[in-house]
Order: sequence, then structure tokens, then C-alpha cells
Amino acid sequence: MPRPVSRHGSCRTSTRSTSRTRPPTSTPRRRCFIVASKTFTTLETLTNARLARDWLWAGLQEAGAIDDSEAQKTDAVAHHFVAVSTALEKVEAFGIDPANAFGFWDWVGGRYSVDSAIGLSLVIELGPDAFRDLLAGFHAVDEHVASTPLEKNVPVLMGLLNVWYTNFLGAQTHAVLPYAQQLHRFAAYLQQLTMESNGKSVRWDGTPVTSDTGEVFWGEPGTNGQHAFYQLIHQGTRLIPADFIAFVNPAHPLTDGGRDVHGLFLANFLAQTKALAFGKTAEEVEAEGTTGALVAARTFAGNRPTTSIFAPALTPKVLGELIALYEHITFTQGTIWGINSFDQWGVELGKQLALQIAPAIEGDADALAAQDASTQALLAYYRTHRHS
Ligand SMILES: O=P(O)(O)OC[C@H]1O[C@H](O)[C@H](O)[C@@H](O)[C@@H]1O
Repeated sequence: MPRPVSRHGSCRTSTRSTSRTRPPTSTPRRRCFIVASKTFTTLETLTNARLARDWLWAGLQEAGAIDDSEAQKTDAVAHHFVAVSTALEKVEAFGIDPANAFGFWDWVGGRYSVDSAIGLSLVIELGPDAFRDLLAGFHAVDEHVASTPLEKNVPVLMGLLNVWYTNFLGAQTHAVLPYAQQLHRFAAYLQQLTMESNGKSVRWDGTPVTSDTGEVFWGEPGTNGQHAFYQLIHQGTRLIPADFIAFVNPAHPLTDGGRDVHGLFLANFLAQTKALAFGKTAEEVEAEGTTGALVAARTFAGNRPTTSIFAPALTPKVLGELIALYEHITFTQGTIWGINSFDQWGVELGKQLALQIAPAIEGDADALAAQDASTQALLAYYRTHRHS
């Protein structure tokens, strides 16, 4: 555990972390920064950390709390910053005392780390009880996976279904459609989990895979999607398996003219999955009085696969269960495909190239000359049009 830090107020008294790109406006004396980066090398994270450090120094100097000496600036960082990282020597080089770093294990990939020390900002935001409940949700699903026969093992069955949709029915994408606005970023969360894990084309042994792997995960809250892209899921030419996620009890109960708003809302969830499963035959369309070419346009083939995930309420525990469910689904698919769901060399390449290109953006002639023609042209455009 990091030791408490005080003197300037700082990490012992502050209660909120920040991951904003603009520094907070309140007094720097009361700010504690949590820099969360496993490798402590990620360009965006470290840039934000340096900006926060500059902001802190400037604010403390303006308030007369420190002077411009290196000793006092170093001391300020030691008192106002903690880290969550596995790279303790880099944490120290930044100026954070490694004793003020929450560690975890280097084999925990970012996309699997919210339930590790990386969740520190969540502990602060939600409180330790809620975070414990979140962990209990993860644990419940882990136990289920470890102790349930494969034919009844929910994440295994869902993973196998995804392999079936992808490799036998030709599905390219997978939609996740929560009927809860609080989960409006859940599909984006799952994009890192599933696509970074299973976006691979060679197996563990280096041989090329012989079938498609990792689907494109995407989605939006159902109430938005059903007025937008559901049309393609209902009647398009592509097969799009979809997970519908809904909750019996709403976060904010409301009534409209005496009717439960959430009940009306859930009617949509049930209607959409029913329509996708059973469609509408030409006979049913004609029985409604439709004739001619419109009959075909109003006919729905149905048999579009969906999975309904229905829970009592969106609590921290249920959120933990949901995340763990998808983690195990991802692992199941990766296992069937024989790929390593825990590396991400494609992302690493982008990070390395960004470090090489950054000097070219700043005008370094050698770095510019080292780029390919397309990147050089884009850099030339940038340098021509950049203000000041
Ligand atoms: O925690 P860091 O080392 O800063 O990494 C942050 C992120 O960097 C990359 O984008 C990786 O692909 C992610 O898996 C990781 O979560």
C-alpha cells in the first residue's frame, strides 16, 4: 500500500481522480493525481500526466506553496501523484515515489484489468463497497466457469455460439444492444476486450489461422439503435448476431399517465427480439391488406439470432458479472481458434510508429525523410495548414 502523503494537502485529502485532458480548475493544493498505466509508456497517458504535473507546479508556485527549485518541485510531485503501474522504475523517473504506486501483475492486459488496482479511480468514485460488489460479480462468473459442466457453462456456450455464427454462418460482426442508458459505452468497452484479444491471424504456434477470427463488436443503447440501424439487422442481407441486455428494474422509475415508463421501454426489448426471431410471413402481410410489391418489402425472414441477457437491476455486482461474462466468452473463442487472446502486437506497432513520427511532426528533417511517400504528403499538409 502506498504510504499516505500530506504536507500540501494533496493525496491524503483529495477524493477524486482526474483523467480529463484539461487540468481541473480547483486549487492545486487539494489535488491528487492518479497516473494509471501498466507500462508507464503510453503517449497519451504520459502526456496528460506531464501536463498535470506542469499545472500543479504552476498552481503551487502561484499560491506561494513552492518556489521554482527542483527540490521543491520534486517534493510536490511526490506529494500529489500516485501511480498504478507495473513499471516502477519509470514511475520513479517521473518523480513518483514507488512506495506510492499500486502494483499489479505484468501479465494482466489493460482490457482485463478494471478489477485490478487499475480500478483505483473507480474505488474512489463508487466507494469501496460498490467496488467490492463489482468484484463479487466477477468472482461469481469465474466460479460458474470453473465449476459448471461445459454443456451448461454460459460463457462457454455463448463463445461457441459466436464461433458458430462466425465460422459456419459467415457473420462478420456482433451487436451488443443494452436497454439501459447507463451502459451506453458498454459496446465500446467490449470492443477493446474482444477485438484487441481476438483480432489475430496466427495461432499460438505461429501458423496462420484457417478460419475467420474476432468479429467486429459494435452497438448502442437499444432505444437509439431501434430507430436507426436495426433495419439492417431485421431485413438486410448480412447476418448480425445480437446480444440484448435488459434490466427488470430501472435506475430511475418514472410513470407516464399512470403507466410505468420502464415497462413500456422493455416492451421494445421484447418486441425487437421477437421480431428478429420469428419475422413476418408474406401471408401475414397480405392478411393485413397489403398487395403487390409492398408484400415482399414488408415481409421479414426472421431466424435472426439474438441472445437476451435479463438481470434484476444494473448493480455493481451485475456489471461485474457482465464484464466477466464477456471476458470468458472472449477466452472461449480464442481457445477454439488457437490464438493468443492476451497479446496486442498490432497496437504496439502503432505506438512504436507514433514515437518515430512525432519528431517529423515537429519538423525534424531526418524523421520526415524516413517516412513513406503517403505519410510524408500528410505531414506536409499538416505543416502547411497548422496555425502558428
Ligand atoms: O496501461 P498502459 O500500459 O498505459 O496501456 C494502455 C493501453 O495501451 C494499448 O493501447 C494496449 O493495446 C491496451 O491494451 C492498453 O490498455
